[in-house]
Amino acid sequence: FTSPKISTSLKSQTALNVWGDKDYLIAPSILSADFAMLGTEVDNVLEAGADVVHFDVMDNHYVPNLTIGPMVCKALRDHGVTAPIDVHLMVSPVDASIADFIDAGASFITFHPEATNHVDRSLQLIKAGGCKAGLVFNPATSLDICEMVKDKLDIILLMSVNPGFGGQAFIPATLDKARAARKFIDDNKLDCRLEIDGGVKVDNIKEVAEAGVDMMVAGSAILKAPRTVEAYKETIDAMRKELAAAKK
Ligand SMILES: O=C(CO)[C@H](O)[C@H](O)COP(=O)(O)O
Repeated sequence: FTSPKISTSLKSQTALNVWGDKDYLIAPSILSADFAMLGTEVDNVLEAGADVVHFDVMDNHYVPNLTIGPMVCKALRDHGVTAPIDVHLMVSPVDASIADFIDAGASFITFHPEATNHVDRSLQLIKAGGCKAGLVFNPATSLDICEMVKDKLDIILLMSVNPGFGGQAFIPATLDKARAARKFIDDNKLDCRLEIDGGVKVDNIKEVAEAGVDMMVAGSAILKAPRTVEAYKETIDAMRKELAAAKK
């Protein structure tokens, strides 16, 4: 095994200051963007108040869909995007993609533990590149592995749908899993964000927050017609209002 080379050219240049500043981070998934005008879509949703750009990478192997890779991440940086880019790898194997996305300007990189032979090594690669590192858990995947790598976890991402497509219905059992993950993070006093992805909308985001989640991915709920800053802002503001009302 040869460790993938990590370039330092773009290492950790991106703004990570949102990490500890905000109670909740809203991360629109660009899976629901109009890819024919991706730069504008990302500019608009950030102008509308989004904190993080959620970037779904699918390989048509680990998941049954094929999306975007490091060239598109780099293109967003070259376009002028300075917000954190949260790369969710739905690929197998993962290590080569980790190196590519570090070079492409990723800020956070998460992957599925089933998709790599060496979870600890993959987490180390991400952190060595100056990015926040996390594991992603499918609806049927246990959180047990977190105990073994808790010193390297900046993010636990819970899938509240089976990965592969936007626009699916939220799986309610994820709320119990979120409560368990929140307890694990708090009991171990980890500086770790709890992220959720799939089926998050204005009408369920408060319940998700009350289960302990503090980073919300939402694709189809935000990035939809008429695709204007005003429309995106209306949804994000409505989400923030719900979050403000969530009981801690
Ligand atoms: O990772 C994903 C699918 O694998 C997407 O980020 C997720 O499904 C978001 O889309 P939506 O909010 O429309 O459910």
